[in-house]
This record gives sequence, structure tokens and C-alpha cells, in this order.
Amino acid sequence: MTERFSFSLHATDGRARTGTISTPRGEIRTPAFMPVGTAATVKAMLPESVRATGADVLLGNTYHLMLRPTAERIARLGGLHAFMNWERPILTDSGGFQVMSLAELRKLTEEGVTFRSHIDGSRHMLTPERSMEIQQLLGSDIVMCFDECPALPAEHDRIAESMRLSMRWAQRSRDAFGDRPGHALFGIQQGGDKEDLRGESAEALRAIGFDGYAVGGLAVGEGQEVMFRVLDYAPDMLPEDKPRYLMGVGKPDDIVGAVKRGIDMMDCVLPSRSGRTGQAFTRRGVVNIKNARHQEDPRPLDEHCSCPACRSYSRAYLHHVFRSQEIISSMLLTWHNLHYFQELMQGMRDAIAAGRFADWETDFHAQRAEGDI
Ligand SMILES: CNc1nc2cc(C(=O)NN)ccc2[nH]1
Repeated sequence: MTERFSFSLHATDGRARTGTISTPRGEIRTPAFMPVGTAATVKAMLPESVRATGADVLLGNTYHLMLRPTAERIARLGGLHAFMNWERPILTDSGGFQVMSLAELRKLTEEGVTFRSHIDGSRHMLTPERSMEIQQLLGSDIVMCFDECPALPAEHDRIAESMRLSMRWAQRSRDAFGDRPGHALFGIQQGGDKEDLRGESAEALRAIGFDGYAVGGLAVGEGQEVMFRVLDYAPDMLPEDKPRYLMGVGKPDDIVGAVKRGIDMMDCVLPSRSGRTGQAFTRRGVVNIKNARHQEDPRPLDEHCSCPACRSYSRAYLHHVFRSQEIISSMLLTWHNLHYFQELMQGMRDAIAAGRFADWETDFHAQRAEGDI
């Protein structure tokens, strides 16, 4: 068991990399997909079920937990790991992104953001210092800098102004985080889809020095083509010996394209959220289980899948429990989707280690039927 945080690369294939992040709470195999546990739970899943899908690390949301039940209460109860019964690594975001997308009556200043809770209208403030305090109260293993994430498309000057604020906040986050062996602080590169601004941001973060570096400000409406164009240069601007984390991504083909371009970690609500809306991801594409064509289909979602949904239930059954809004519908489809996402990551880790990522990617795209299946 290591007392420190470290990252070691095992193999590269083109720009794709595979490695291990070692933390005091366990190892993270990269490239890694992090299920999102917003309110101290991965919705519709027990923690042991999340582990059974192959997840090494979860994401927790600072914005939600600071509002309810509050970071102070979670700290009094022993921290987020004990509270939610997940003893492996947890990465928490800083709250910056969600305060801009969920909170009401937001006011942004150099100091930070004041806002009203979307739950009960109570007034709150997030600053780099407060965000570090909250993430420390939660007991997070990987802490994210407090930053601002502009929506795209946006003008160069607007993106520049936002990125430079985020870099000043990155320094304040670093100063407030202090020296915490075994805990990591990740900086977040901003700069939208502007290569010069992405470079300026990377240099600013490198000068401050972080344990890992996120590519932020993407998957905010720019579309896959623009996102991949940015990923054609942005990750390589970041230190190659540290983990690179692409925030908020994504669909399976987004994930494959990001790993191909040097990304080591990702998180997305897609597998869990879409599971609750009846969307099942398979190697051949998406199954919309609510579609009437599944109502008497005795086959599993995916005959090659070993998850509980595919081992023991038919599409007809999944169609029925979804239509009936039965709780087991969310349980089975979420489990299946998280299992599929982890299988995708394992497939890429193996392919990169064997130097056959290009063949694996060709096969990945070849298997995907057009449209619904
Ligand atoms: C779903 N898309 C998406 N983009 C994100 C960007 C950030 C970011 O730049 N934080 N500083 C965080 C979460 C995101 N989720």
C-alpha cells in the first residue's frame, strides 16, 4: 500500500498510453473511466456493484455535497469514503462547472462565485480556498482546482479573460491545498478551442506544478469534431509524466478518440443517466429498450456481455420493467452500461499494452451498426 500519489506509464501506442496511478486507497488502471457518484451514490447502484463493473475510482460532486448534506456533516461522519461505503479512490470536482450550470442568481467576481442553491434558494459562495476546504472535508483523494468553464462557441477575448481568471484561481487553489502527501491536486487547462490560449494555460499550470492535469472546457456544446481538433494538440501541451484527465466525456466513440489522443482519465454521467432513460450501450451500438420491437425479444441486450442484465434477463423483460417504471429497470440498465464502459477501457488498456490499438480501434468502429439496434 503506497502512502504517496504517483503515476507510472507502462506502454504507449501512438499517442495512446496505458499506466497506473497509485494512491493510498488503491490503484487506478489507465486509461480509466470514472462513474459519477453525484450525491454520494452512483444512482441505482450499490458500491460493490460499481466495483464489480471494474471501476477503480469514482467522481464526487462538490456542488451537490456542499449543499446537501454539507461537507462539514460528511466530515463529522468520517468523510465521503466511509459515508458512501466506497473505500477506493475518489476524485471530486471543484464545484466550478456545476455552479455555472445548476445554481441560480450567480455572481462571478475575482474572489469567486456567490449563488443561491437550486435546492432551497439558500445563499452560498465558492472560492478557490473554500473549494479546497470542502474537498478536504470530503476526504477526496484527487482534488480539482476551482476554475471557470466558459460555454462554446465563444469569442477569443471572452475565452482568454475566463482562462486567465482560472489560472489565477489555480494558483490560489495550489496555495490553499498546501502539502498533503497521498492526496493529489490536479490543475485544469482552459482556453476553449483556441490553440494559443490552450498553450498559455498549459504553461501557467506547468509553472505552478500539479500532480495531474485536466483538459477542461470541452464537451460544452462544441461537438465532437471541434473537441477532437482541440485534443489533436491540447493534451501534448501538458507534462507527459502526469495523468491527463478529460472532464465530462463522453459517448463511447468520444472516449476512444480521446484515448487515441493521449487522454488517461475520463468521467461522464452518460452510462448511468442514459441507463435510467432506457438507453443501453452495446458493442454494436445503442439499444433503446422502450422501443416496441423489443417487447417479445427473448435475446439479451448483448449475447457477448457477462453483466447481470445480459446473463439473466431478456430484452422483453427489460422492455417491460422500463415501461412499467420499475426500479429494477434503472438497476439493470445502469449496471449494464457501466460494465460496457469498463469493458471498453479494459479493451483499450490491453490493446495499447500489446501495440495493437489501431487494429482495436478499427474493430471498434466496424462493429457499430448505424442507428438503433
Ligand atoms: C458534460 N461536459 C462537461 N464539460 C466539462 C468541463 C468541466 C470543466 O472544465 N471544469 N473545470 C467540468 C465538467 C464538464 N462536463
